Amino acid sequence: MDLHFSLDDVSQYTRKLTPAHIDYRVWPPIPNESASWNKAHIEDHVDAKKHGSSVMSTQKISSGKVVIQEYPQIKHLDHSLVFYRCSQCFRRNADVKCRNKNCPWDLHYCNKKCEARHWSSSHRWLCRFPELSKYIDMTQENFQFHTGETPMILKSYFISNQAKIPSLVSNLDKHGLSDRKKYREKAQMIAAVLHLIRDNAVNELAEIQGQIRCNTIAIRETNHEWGVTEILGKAIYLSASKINHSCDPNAIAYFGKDPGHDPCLLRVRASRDIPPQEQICISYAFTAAKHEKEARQNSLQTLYFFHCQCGACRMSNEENYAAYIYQCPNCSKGRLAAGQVSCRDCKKRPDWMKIAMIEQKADTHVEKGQYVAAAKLQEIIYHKSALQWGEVMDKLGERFAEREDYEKAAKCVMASLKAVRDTFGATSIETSHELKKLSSLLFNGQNYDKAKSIVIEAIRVYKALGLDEQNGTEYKELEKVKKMLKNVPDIPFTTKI
Ligand SMILES: C[S@@+](CC[C@H](N)C(=O)[O-])C[C@H]1O[C@@H](n2cnc3c(N)ncnc32)[C@H](O)[C@@H]1O
Repeated sequence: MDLHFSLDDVSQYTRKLTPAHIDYRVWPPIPNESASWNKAHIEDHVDAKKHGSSVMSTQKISSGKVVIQEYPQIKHLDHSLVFYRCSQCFRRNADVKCRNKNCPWDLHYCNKKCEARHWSSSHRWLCRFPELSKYIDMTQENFQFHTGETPMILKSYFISNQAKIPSLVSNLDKHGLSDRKKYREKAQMIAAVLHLIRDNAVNELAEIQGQIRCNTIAIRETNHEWGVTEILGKAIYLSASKINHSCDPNAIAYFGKDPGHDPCLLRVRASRDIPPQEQICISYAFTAAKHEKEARQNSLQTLYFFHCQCGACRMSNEENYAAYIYQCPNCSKGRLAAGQVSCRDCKKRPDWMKIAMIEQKADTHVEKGQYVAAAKLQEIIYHKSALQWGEVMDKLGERFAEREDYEKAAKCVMASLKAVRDTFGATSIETSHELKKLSSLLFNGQNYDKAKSIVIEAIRVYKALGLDEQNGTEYKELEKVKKMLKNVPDIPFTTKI
């Protein structure tokens, strides 16, 4: 739907507004106690290479340790959830309504305390503008997701004392012309409805939309029983927003699931050991090992308006170990990156035409779900650490598991575990998934000895990454398997994996 708006549309509302409707002081100053850093701090740079501000470690941070936990300064529950979730804390079972019986926003809360907090922090003011709520659904889905709905813009505008949000980048000059036009149209609409007569109001409201787009984090919740992740809403975390992106990150951001958890509490954990004075980075979208440099850079440019200059992107393919996915067809020892002129081990030239043909055939088999045929071809060209090989092995493992052939399934998942571990590291989310899968296959296949060591390793990785809190249900399953394995008598085991 088009966002087109004309001032005539809102004149009926502006007529009835007077300054008495508008009390800008309703918003409290931005709280700065909502974030707590651990062994890390924000550094402001003018140095372009460091991409503006960044977050640096002050001491060694061990893998799995929390670097920051932060509550959002600005948040907004997704419009589709207003009947089921509390608009203040985003928890379920919200049956208390807004004190204003005619509230145009149809908001619900889990209790009166949440209602009161939401009311005093922003809603008592927004509640007076039914005309703004009607613009929520007028945005295009995509556009709406990135910019946030009108309340998100308004909360940002007023919380920051009617200018841009302090110290957050907007990269506005890099947003496309049509996007900038939409920001202005929306800014004009808001300024007209609210009767904002300050000269700069439209510019500021447009800039804020750029800031929201570059800094908003989607608050997610995973239902482990159903295996689905739901986006609850959007939020801005003023401190965590200072963490830059890397395609080869050393930290991960997540929303905790500890008992009585606050769904909006963001945590960032080290995903590997970080030495002092190293920049802490998360991945906004892509992981180097999984996507080609060009694809990553294009997406980051389109979604977040910057040209990625992280370590992985600055490396050429020749330097990027993860790009060495092929196995030399001449000596079967050397690892090759696509198009590499000669093998470093045997010095011979690989036949890239032939490799490309085999790869294309293998891809066709993968598309058709013919994984055995794909694996036979991939085995000729790929190194056993290549993710492409690992993914096909994983699919084959699934097929064997469906047929309850756990021995073969485990063998395949062992192969995919190797590829994933070599690519993403021994302590990574990806490796944790493979370990979890493998432990149940080994258990089901009664390979108890091997299952024991894999379960212990899985528990280590889960704990190191904080997945014991985040994926509580999965973690409990691992603990349960470990307990059961303790009680298994030493059964002589014959199958070798
Ligand atoms: C969420 S902010 C991160 C903090 C930001 N550096 C600052 O000064 O506030 C995201 C912005 O930082 C910059 N940035 C983050 N990671 C980057 C990277 N890998 N390469 C280049 N610029 C990056 C981009 O301008 C991006 O839009």
